[in-house]
Amino acid sequence: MTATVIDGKAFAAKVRGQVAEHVARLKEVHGITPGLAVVLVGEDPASQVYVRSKGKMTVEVGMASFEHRLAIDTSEADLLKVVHDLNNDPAVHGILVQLPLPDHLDSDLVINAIDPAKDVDGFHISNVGLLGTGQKSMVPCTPLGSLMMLRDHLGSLSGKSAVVIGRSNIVGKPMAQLLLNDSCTVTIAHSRTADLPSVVRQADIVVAAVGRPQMVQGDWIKPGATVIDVGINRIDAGTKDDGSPKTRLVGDCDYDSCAAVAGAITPVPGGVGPMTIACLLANTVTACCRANGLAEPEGLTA
Ligand SMILES: NC(=O)C1=CN([C@@H]2O[C@H](COP(=O)(O)OP(=O)(O)OC[C@H]3O[C@@H](n4cnc5c(N)ncnc54)[C@H](OP(=O)(O)O)[C@@H]3O)[C@@H](O)[C@H]2O)C=CC1
Ligand SMILES: Nc1nc(=O)c2c([nH]1)NC[C@@H]1CN(c3ccc(C(=O)N[C@@H](CCC(=O)O)C(=O)O)cc3)C=[N+]21
Ligand SMILES: [Mg+2]
Repeated sequence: MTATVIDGKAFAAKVRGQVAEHVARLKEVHGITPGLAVVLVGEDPASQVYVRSKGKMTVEVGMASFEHRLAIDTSEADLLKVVHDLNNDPAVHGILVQLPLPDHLDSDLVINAIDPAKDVDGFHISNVGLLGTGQKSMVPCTPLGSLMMLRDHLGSLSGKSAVVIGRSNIVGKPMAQLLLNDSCTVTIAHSRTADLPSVVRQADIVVAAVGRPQMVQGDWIKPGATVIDVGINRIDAGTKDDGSPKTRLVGDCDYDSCAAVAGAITPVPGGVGPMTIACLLANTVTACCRANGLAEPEGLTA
């Protein structure tokens, strides 16, 4: 069997098209332009890539993009001041503080200082609690994008067995919560899980969010399973013609061996990554509609 490749890049373009339509209507009918602010502290290279393409796509869908690039030694008080100002800025409907933050900053404190209504990452404790109790919330972008692809490919997820590898607050835990809300039977695996391959082998749905390049092997995958590879890992790939080092992006799954067994799989790049950004834009429109008491876009929330 060769897996169907789930084209996250194309899916994300479609989602951004829907977002752009909503933005156009908000402007025309209501005179409102949704705005997204991204705060980046320091110069984490992975974050920079993400912030760049995010800013470009925010403008492409017709929204206002605000970027706050702060020095790596920014104090907690100064960062909190930036967050408070954005909370109080009526042109800003979504706020994202890029993670990881430098070690001297308490990321829980900073994230929980964001107005939950503007927390388009869905990381604020209020949004985590709302999601966990099945109430309307802002849903984390990477899990939301992954869920959209799963529903699109499989239809109903009800009764399926899902294994999420990774238990971070930003990917693994909210992903498991969303799958549970869709009535999957959910297992969360992590670094202490005993015999991970046989746990993964039970799953109709595998979501890999580990941060270990190409860790998940094809012989861990139940034939026909749907594999969502969240991992973004930059690895060495020899040298360029001029002798300088070359790198490439790989996921947490060993793509070739997994694709030989799975029913469907997301590639890296071109899978979950583009969907994450599309969902960030979708969440910003949703936040803007809620802030103005307007009907929310359909199909763009969980
Ligand atoms: N595509 C996208 O848009 C995004 C991609 N990512 C990528 O997703 C991946 C995960 O990110 P994130 O959740 O932030 O990572 P974290 O490092 O926060 O969490 C990784 C998780 O994987 C678990 N883990 C580590 N090693 C193993 C192992 N050998 N076996 C089983 N479990 C293991 C850890 O377990 P334990 O808790 O026990 O330590 C932890 O729960 C990364 O590659 C990241 O770059 C992240 C965000 C967005
Ligand atoms: N507060 C916060 N929210 C986040 O959502 C967040 C964050 N911090 N910190 C960093 C991680 C990482 N992340 C990515 C999103 C998109 C791609 C993406 O679009 N990747 C492209 C490839 C890009 C390339 O070529 O390098 C792809 O997979 O096709 C990657 C990584 C969001 N994150
Ligand atoms: Mg992390």
